[in-house]
Amino acid sequence: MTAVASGVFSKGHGTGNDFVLIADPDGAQPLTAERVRALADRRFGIGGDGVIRAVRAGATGDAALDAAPPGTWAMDYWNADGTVSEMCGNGVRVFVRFLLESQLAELADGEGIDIVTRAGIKRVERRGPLFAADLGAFQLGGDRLVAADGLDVDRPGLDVSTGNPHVVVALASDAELEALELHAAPALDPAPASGANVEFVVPGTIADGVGSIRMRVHERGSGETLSCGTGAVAAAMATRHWSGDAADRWIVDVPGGRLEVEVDERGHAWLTGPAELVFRGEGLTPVL
Ligand SMILES: N[C@@H](CCC[C@H](N)C(=O)O)C(=O)O
Repeated sequence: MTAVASGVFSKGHGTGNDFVLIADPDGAQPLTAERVRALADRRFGIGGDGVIRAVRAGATGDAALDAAPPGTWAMDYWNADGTVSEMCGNGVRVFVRFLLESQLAELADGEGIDIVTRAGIKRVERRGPLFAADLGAFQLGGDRLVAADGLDVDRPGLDVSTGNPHVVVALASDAELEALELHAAPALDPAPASGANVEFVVPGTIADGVGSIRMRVHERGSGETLSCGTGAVAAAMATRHWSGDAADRWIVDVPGGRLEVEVDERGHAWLTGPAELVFRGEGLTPVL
């Protein structure tokens, strides 16, 4: 290392889906793929499934984010491999917690804030210790075949868009879910042009209008993660579809904890869950 630059960052997670967060209100520190990979590296960097920059719309350098009303906070989300994504459901809750703890925004219990993402503006509300994000309308698509290590035969997967692309595969049992090896990305046939996040789901029970599922996920650009918020919505909405729309509220258990998905009267999917900041630090290497 030559010149030592310093920069502050926070580390946070939502049900174990972890992120490096950087405040850059005026857009003075744009992210690059190389910088993101260095920050997200779990051995040579801070480590995370993704890197998130908090920047004001108008200063982001990204037309999709700068289209929001000036002053709106923009979530500039990058996967650990240095690719950008349209949206991150766990990330947007952690992002709001980060704004609050950094005194960049204020939110009383029950109040909400609009955050611009590459998938449009998302409303995030503070609900006691949890945060709820309106991820908007979701779209169910067609089928494609999914092959993964640990699966005996290829399975059909359903395309679901929650702003970013997902393919959801139903499994028969917890044993099948546990037997999966998700070190390598599942193979999709046909392969989607921009890749996809792949969720494997075991449907549970439906009682009193509430359904439950268990899920594991392989995220585009990050590998297997302990949770994926948009993936939880995709998995819940695929299972809801398979059940004949039997429930509008879904409990989603992921390896990193529990999320809740609810469809409102407008057909918007709300994602509710924790958003934790675990430390704040000062970087001593040029990447920060
Ligand atoms: N973990 C996120 C999704 C992050 C982006 C995803 N890997 C993609 O490329 O679309 C979530 O909580 O939604």
